Amino acid sequence: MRASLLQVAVNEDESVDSRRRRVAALVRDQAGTDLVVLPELWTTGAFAYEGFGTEAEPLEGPTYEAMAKAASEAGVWLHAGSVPERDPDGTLYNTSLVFSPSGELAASYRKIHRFGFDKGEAVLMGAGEELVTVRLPDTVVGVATCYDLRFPELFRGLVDAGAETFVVPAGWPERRRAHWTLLARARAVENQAFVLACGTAGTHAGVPQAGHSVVVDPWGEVLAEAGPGEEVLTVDFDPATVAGTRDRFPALKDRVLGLDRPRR
Ligand SMILES: NC(=O)CCC(=O)C(=O)O
Repeated sequence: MRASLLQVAVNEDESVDSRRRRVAALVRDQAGTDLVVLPELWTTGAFAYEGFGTEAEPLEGPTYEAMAKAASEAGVWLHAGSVPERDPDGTLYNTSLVFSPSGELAASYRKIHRFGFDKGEAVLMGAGEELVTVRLPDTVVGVATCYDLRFPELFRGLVDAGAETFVVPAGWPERRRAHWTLLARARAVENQAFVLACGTAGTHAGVPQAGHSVVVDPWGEVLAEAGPGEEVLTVDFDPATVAGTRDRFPALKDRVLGLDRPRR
């Protein structure tokens, strides 16, 4: 299976419309790839909080339209990263969109763990409540977004739902880059799954982005890693490795369930 992670540069000197057109063209260029992945909130920037409200879209808004078309023109599965979604009730969500090669929406995922503690996304957006997996022809994808990477129980939930490959769009800052790579490898090793983690490049809202998108195999080995700038990171991987690893080293079978809750 071939995946291409589009590590888009999100800078303020480019308008959202122009970036959307540029990214659609980049997606179209990936014809022949099985799965294309975009980062978190690449229209606005994950730290450009003012843009969340001004650029928020209904689910089937301009980014949805452009990405559905690009997926079908390229004939690829497309995890289109996330957009600031405005629900009809007015609540904003950080929502990921996954399209099939015919441009149909295969899944959407509202980010569960919002980043910012007492500001930013954590106060401006609502929290998703549902785990989401998507069945591709060769693997079952579990979706998570950026800060979710710090919460292993979410990934265990995705494994229980059948996930073999995690796709994690992000807008991770350079100042915590060491955590990004470490957490991507940890989620791969502990769940014996592939991790495709796609971040942004550039600087927005004064926050330099880490780049360094990474693909990790179920043994924790880094198969490919991007540099700091805009880049298309293409990797070939064999999803059957997941079953092989889980059979040969069956640590997941030794789980003791319920330890995440106090026992009496
Ligand atoms: N957009 C995010 O979720 C940022 C997460 C982050 O910076 C971190 O976990 O560190």
